[in-house]
Amino acid sequence: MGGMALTGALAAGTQVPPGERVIDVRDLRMRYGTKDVLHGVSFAARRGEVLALLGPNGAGKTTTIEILEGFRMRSSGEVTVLDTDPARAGEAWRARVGVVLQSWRDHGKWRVQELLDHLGAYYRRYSTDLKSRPWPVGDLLEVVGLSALASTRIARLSGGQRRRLDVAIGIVGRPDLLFLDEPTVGFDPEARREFHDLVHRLTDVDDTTILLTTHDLDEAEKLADRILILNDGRIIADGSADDLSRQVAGESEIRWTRDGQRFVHSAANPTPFVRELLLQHGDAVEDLEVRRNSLEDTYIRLVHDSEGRAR
Ligand SMILES: Nc1ncnc2c1ncn2[C@@H]1O[C@H](COP(=O)(O)OP(=O)(O)OP(=O)(O)O)[C@@H](O)[C@H]1O
Repeated sequence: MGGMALTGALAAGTQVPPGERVIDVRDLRMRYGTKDVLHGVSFAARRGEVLALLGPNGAGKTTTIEILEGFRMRSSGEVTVLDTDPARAGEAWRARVGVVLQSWRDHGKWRVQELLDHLGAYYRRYSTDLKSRPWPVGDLLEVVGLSALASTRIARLSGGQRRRLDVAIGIVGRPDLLFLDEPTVGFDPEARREFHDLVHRLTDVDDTTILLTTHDLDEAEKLADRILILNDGRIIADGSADDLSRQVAGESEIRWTRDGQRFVHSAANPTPFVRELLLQHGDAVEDLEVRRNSLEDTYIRLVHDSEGRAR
């Protein structure tokens, strides 16, 4: 491993100065019965940052998020979210934290705008001079792309439309921190792109800090300022997609065609290879493509390497 590996409590959130930490997790441990599922997780997030938490099934992502949301008691470790321990936080804290839960199926008879008006009213008392709460429902519908469905009954929404409503419910109180657990599952490509735009708008306009989990690495790469990879209850990588890609000794893939034939070659440093290729074959080289490690390649390598070390 190179010097980039930031694992364990020593490197906890080294990039984020203490005063700016919206999330600060140190040596978090969780045990269910006799089974340890988090083995000393440490990380931090700063205001306005989008963090993607990645990891294989069962890695401990949902457990981590539920602890940060205050829905689950940890076994040990220090957790501070918006300057408060979520295990002891009250209503005022909760009003500043947005959670996108999976579909509000129990409210099928409600109309979209009606439900948002109803839920939004709760947040009014938590308005501050800097932030009026809730979001005006008209603006909110606009932002999540549900304006045309404002008076539709929830039971009539498609799967993707419901997910957008879930997101609207999660942000109606204009949270300072938003948790998104696999937010775009079931979205069509257009809805997904609109959702990505929405996330960017939230961080631009409201400086909202966002922690999301996803299995969609393309989504993580598009949205996240920083990526955390959790494997078997441990953080095995923490950095931007570029940082992570540099962390694995990557090979680039060079593809081209010549005389109608496809060629593929891997090289750690593609420049001399491509220079030589063009010197030899000149204009006969067509459709030349050089592809660096994708986040998916990097992710698979990092998870695989960490499992190799654990064994
Ligand atoms: N209430 C519980 N009681 C006992 N074990 C649990 C409980 N909840 C989760 N686990 C176990 O803890 C481990 C981590 O689960 P968790 O749901 O946090 O993983 P995850 O990374 O969110 O997975 P996925 O990607 O599949 O959603 C798993 O081995 C799971 O079986």
